[in-house]
This record gives sequence, C-alpha cells and structure tokens, in this order.
Amino acid sequence: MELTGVGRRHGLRGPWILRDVGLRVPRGALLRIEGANGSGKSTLLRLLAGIDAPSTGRITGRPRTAYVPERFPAALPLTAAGYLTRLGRVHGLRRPAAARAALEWLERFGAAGHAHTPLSRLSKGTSQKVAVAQGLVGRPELLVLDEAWTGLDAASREILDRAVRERVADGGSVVFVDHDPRRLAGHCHAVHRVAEGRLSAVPAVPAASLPRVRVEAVGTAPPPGRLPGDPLAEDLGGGAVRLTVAAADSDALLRALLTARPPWHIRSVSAAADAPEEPRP
Ligand SMILES: Nc1ncnc2c1ncn2[C@@H]1O[C@H](COP(=O)(O)OP(=O)(O)OP(=O)(O)O)[C@@H](O)[C@H]1O
Repeated sequence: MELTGVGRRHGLRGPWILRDVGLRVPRGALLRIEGANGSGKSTLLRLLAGIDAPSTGRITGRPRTAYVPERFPAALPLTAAGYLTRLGRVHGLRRPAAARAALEWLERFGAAGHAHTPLSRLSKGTSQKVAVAQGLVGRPELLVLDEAWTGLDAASREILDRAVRERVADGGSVVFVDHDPRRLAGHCHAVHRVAEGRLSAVPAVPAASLPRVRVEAVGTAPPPGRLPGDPLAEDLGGGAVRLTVAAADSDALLRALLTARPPWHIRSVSAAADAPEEPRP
C-alpha cells in the first residue's frame, strides 16, 4: 500500500492535521509511528485503516485491513464469541472456521470463559482483549494498532507482541502506535515520526548494532531466491549453511526455509554475539 501526497483536515476550513504524507507499507513490514500527543498519529492510522479518507492525495494498493482503535466501541448487542465470529466472516472465513478462530483467540488471551458474555458486560481488560482479537481473527494483510497494548495485562501484552510478529513472519504488514518506546524494538523495519503535520522517517539504528540471529540449516537445494533480511551466508560444507540476519527478520527467514520445496532442516538458531563479518549493503 502506498500513500502519496496525503493530507487530512476536518471540514473544509479546518487546520491541516497532516500534509503531504508519503508512506509505503510493504508486505511483511512492521512499522512504528511515533509523535507527541495530538501530533496526528491516530489521524494517520485511521487513514491507513481506511476508516477516514484523505482530504487530498491518494492511497493505492489497499490490502485486506483490520484496525484496533484507541477506544473500542463495545455497544453492539453480541457476545464476545459472536462478535469475533462475525469479524472472521467479514474477512472471508466460513462460519465454522470463523467460530473456531474466535474461540482460539479468546483462549490465547485467557478470555475463553467470557466467550458467551455480551460485549456490554465485559470488564475493561477483557473488552480490550476482544478488541485486539477482532484485529487478529481474520489474519488481515494489514493490521493497524492504535495503542492496542494499553489496558491489557502484562501476559496479554506479550501475547499481542508475539501475534504481531507471527503476522509479519506470515507476510502481513503491521503499523502501530504505542507509548512504550521499547515495544517491539529490534523487530521494527522502520520508524516514522509525525511532527507539525509532516511524516518523516526516523533514522534507522545502524544495522550492525541491531541484535542479529544466526541460523544453521541443511538442505538439498540452494536456499530459495532472495531470502528475507538478505542474510550473510557462509557455506559450512555438506549442504549446510550459516545465515546471519537481523533479529527483526529471523522469523521470516525461518519461515522461508521451512516452507521451501524441499524444506530446509534447521540445525540451530542462536543469537549472534559479534558484528556481522561484512557490511550490509
Ligand atoms: N474529529 C475531529 N475534529 C476536529 N479535530 C480533530 C478531530 N479528531 C482529531 N482532531 C485533532 O487533530 C489533531 C491530531 O489528533 P490525533 O488524535 O490524530 O493525535 P494523536 O497524535 O493520535 O494524539 P494522542 O497521542 O493524544 O492520541 C489534534 O489536534 C486533535 O484535536
């Protein structure tokens, strides 16, 4: 998906909240949006989610999108499971698959006991779990999370971190705002900052100082095409290679190896303590 020259203001004469925003959201990218209170982060996320339209400029290549808003409107006359099943249906799942996915997500967040509770009677914390689950249940191609971790307990915050990384490893894109600067640090492919109505890329941390992962794998064919994260490859002989990649790309790399035909056998995965032997391009 790509935003080109996007601006947004409320009404015909309102002040511009965002101007001339250009942003590409590639497949399999995890993007963080940061900025001061009231700078326009939620405004940008609503445009990305397709909830609001740009006042000017254009958005092209919209994938199937799910959105977890800052505030969850829990006023629908549905149970938690009923609501999630509906959302799964919206994303193209057949009814039994949607019902199964709904229960799986409630279980994952430890809220299966509330499957049959009406949304209006859920506690704040459980409501937030349902709000997050509705974003995940349909395995969207683009997931937009506006402070989705706020209101979750520590265990659920970790479950959401893992779910985001799984979505990205699976080829989905995730764009998020969160007040915790450590949220998914080391996993983001890019960080953008909203300030004075403009969006700009935050200079990346030098690749060499990012945590890196070393994967040793054995296979019968050369590793498939261009591997995620463009790893540094060393031939270990006997069909084995050692691949060193940024930690942010390691899930996607493992997935590519495991789903190759024939699949690669993963011998070991470890943290690479030293800097890479070669500078990355
Ligand atoms: N419906 C609206 N009508 C008029 N102005 C609005 C509307 N929604 C948001 N704004 C204004 O747009 C600006 C940006 O708001 P936005 O919610 O996008 O900021 P934010 O960076 O997400 O803030 P926060 O970190 O506090 O959530 C603010 O000045 C806000 O008052």
